[in-house]
Amino acid sequence: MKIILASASPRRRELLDQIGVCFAVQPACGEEKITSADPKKVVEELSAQKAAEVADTQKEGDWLVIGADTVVSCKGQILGKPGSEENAFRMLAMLEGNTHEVYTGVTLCWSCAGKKEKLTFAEKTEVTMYPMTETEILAYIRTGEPMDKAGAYGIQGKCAAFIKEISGDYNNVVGLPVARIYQELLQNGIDILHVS
Ligand SMILES: Cc1cn([C@H]2C[C@H](O)[C@@H](COP(=O)(O)OP(=O)(O)OP(=O)(O)O)O2)c(=O)[nH]c1=O
Repeated sequence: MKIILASASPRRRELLDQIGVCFAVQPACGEEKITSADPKKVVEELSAQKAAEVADTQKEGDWLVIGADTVVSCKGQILGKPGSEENAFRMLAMLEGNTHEVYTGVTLCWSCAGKKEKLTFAEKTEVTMYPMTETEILAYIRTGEPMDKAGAYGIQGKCAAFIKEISGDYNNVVGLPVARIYQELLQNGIDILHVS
């Protein structure tokens, strides 16, 4: 079975690599539109769009496409990538000293012996940050780390200095809940660690 990660995210690639999966990368390029106020729904829908776009280009044989999307949810607001340093500041000012949720939606589309299947789910992780001063926020933004990340921070990077507590799957925050993906596929008869 050919496994395809429908993502341009280097973090997602690293995580799938880390657990020993052999896969190809084919990023989806469709526009990401947030159409709901419910973060779980948003990431499920966006992951489904990404996976469907890449699944539609698959031809013969057995294949599995993995699409994912991550957002941060804080005080009723959904935070995606900041898009500007001003927005990054606003996001970090909202997150510092508080607890927020990180949602990653995953859609798995596969074709096995001519039969096509699809599965979508969202994994939630709670993250609590220590308070940050304005100077600390500005210095963190200057590292350039926030710009390509949901909620304007990377738990795996320099922002680790401000992470107080986490409840749930760490890898889910980084962008791909690999354990849940493995378990969900196993339940459907697919072992991505030992595919033939
Ligand atoms: C909260 C958080 C997010 N992120 C990243 C994971 C995702 O790559 C990114 C959220 O953007 P996404 O739109 O989910 O993904 P992407 O555009 O990077 O990649 P693609 O759509 O091609 O799959 O934020 C971190 O790396 N660390 C963190 O702590």
